[in-house]
Amino acid sequence: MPLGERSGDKESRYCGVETEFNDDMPQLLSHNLASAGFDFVVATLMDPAYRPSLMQKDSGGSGALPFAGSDLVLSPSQWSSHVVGKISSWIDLDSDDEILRMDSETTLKQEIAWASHLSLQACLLPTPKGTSCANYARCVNQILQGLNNMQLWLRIPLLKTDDDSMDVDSNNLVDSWELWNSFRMLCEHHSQLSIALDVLSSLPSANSLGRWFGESVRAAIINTDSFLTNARGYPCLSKRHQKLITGFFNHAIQIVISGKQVHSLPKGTTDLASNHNDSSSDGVQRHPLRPYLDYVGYLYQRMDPLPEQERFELGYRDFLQSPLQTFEKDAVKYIQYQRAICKALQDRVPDEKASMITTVLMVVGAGRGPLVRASLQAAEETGRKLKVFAVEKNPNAVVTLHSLVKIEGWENIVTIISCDMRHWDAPEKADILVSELLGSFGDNELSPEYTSFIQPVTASKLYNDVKLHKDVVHFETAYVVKLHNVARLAPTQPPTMKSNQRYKKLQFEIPSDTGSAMVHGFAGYFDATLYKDVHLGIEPSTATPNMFSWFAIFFPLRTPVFVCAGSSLEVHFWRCCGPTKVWYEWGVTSPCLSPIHNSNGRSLLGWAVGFLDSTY
Ligand SMILES: C[S@@+](CC[C@H](N)C(=O)[O-])C[C@H]1O[C@@H](n2cnc3c(N)ncnc32)[C@H](O)[C@@H]1O
Repeated sequence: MPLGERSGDKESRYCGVETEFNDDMPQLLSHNLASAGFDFVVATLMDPAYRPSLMQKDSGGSGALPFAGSDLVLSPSQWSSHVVGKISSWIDLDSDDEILRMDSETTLKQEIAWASHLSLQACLLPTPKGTSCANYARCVNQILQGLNNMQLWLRIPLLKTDDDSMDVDSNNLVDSWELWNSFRMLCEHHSQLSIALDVLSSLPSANSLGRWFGESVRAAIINTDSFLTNARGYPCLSKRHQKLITGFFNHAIQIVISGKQVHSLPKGTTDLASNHNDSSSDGVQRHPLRPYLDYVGYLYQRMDPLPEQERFELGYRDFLQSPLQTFEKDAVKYIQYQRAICKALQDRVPDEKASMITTVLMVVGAGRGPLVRASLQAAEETGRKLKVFAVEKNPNAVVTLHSLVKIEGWENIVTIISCDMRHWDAPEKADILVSELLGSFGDNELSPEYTSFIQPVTASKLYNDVKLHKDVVHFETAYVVKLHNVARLAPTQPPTMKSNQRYKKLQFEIPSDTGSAMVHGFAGYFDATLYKDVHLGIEPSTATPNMFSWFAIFFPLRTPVFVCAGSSLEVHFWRCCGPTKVWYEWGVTSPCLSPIHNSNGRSLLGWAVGFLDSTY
């Protein structure tokens, strides 16, 4: 039973339970799913006592491996929807003991092959032991090459001590993200290798936790030891843990409860979030972990429903799109324009002369007319007289403009000019110029009034989606993305300059309490001053609320760059111009050198900035 659907949210949340070895799979499922309410079990697939090296000695048996039950005991859909395979936790592929190492490799491969045969959706790989994981990663990487679409969740404790002086060789992990990072780099960022985070009773700093939201975390395992006890004797979590779990829900990360019941609940009382009693009506003993599941369900249910705009944008999250769309339904955008035009009209014409002076206003790039409408509404609101030129180069939009002017009866005020503004010989000068030629990074059409911003991000999903294309062109293309599964690693910085040709070198400091991080690319935003204090923008710290016309832009890196805690990242952005096109080039120069991306605009896929004579 899923924890529940959030109103309007398409994704439902699932909660699993990590179980002990049990060779009666049907009983395991009925105990944990049907009677306790978990959605899936994380179950050991093979008898933990099994060691291949011992088997060979007493061979002569049936040859069948000691798997937990035959594949026939559950239906294929039960296996695939309700069981995550837990790979034997004793395996240690980097042990000095050769027999253990060999046994580990054989067992890992046998268990994964069995899990694939069962069509499981995921297997949980044990945490690498010690600090070296090269042989484990080599073996997993081999497996990944031939895997069906099963995910491998590498179990990583959520651990980062702030004491940098700690001795790394003493087997005390300083930052478990580094362990994950080594493993996934050895496996070449394989998209089927993801993370199951072991949430412990103490949590690292908020900045450091933030990093994980840019990685491919599929599950969070919470041990019952990490729960506190509330005044009524029920399990609950600290405020910081609650916030973290809410963050996991928001990123579709599944929760797994693990461990033993450590809270002895008061007898005869009802549960915190549900009304069932300690034992069900037929006298069957209730599941010892049920109060923990109820608490997680309660955290989920009490989340605020997503705002309407977020719901609308759900389907766009973390999908690479090509730019160029105009959302005429974005009321906020046009309200900002109208406010700016009102202010400009009032500044130009004092109240006492309002009926005598006519202001000439030009909408350059009028599209289907919403800015013409906003201009006329501003004139009405302020009581100013207006003469409007609506300039538009797209002949199809011009047809709409003509109908609009006729329907609205604007013939005496609005003149439609069907041409490219760059070639238009205007009959008079404009007092107010209105344009909306903005893209996510500010300058689809080289509009002058914006500021662009960039910041380095961890974005493993986006990186893997770009990589799928297996070519350089896609790594040298900028994408419009509703960023969600990303970690923003440093505050944004503006690369502003005056001419069409631009160049800026930027230095980003990665805060030391964040820990080291992987940079998969750069998020780009814009902010535009429409008039005086009226602005429009998507830069996260100043973004215009409730505006949905623009998502961020994402500039990928061909090879992700590792940046150490407390060190800096140096990046260069160029906007280059040729006779017929304008494009971006970008490259990292510290802590390592990346190639310069998109040299000569060779990878211009429709836009990046674009062709000077583009029409849409
Ligand atoms: C982002 S759309 C905005 C449309 C409209 N103002 C709105 O808010 O819905 C930009 C418009 O500018 C037009 N445009 C772009 N470059 C132009 C140019 N050089 N001359 C005239 N129109 C241009 C495009 O055809 C498009 O209709």
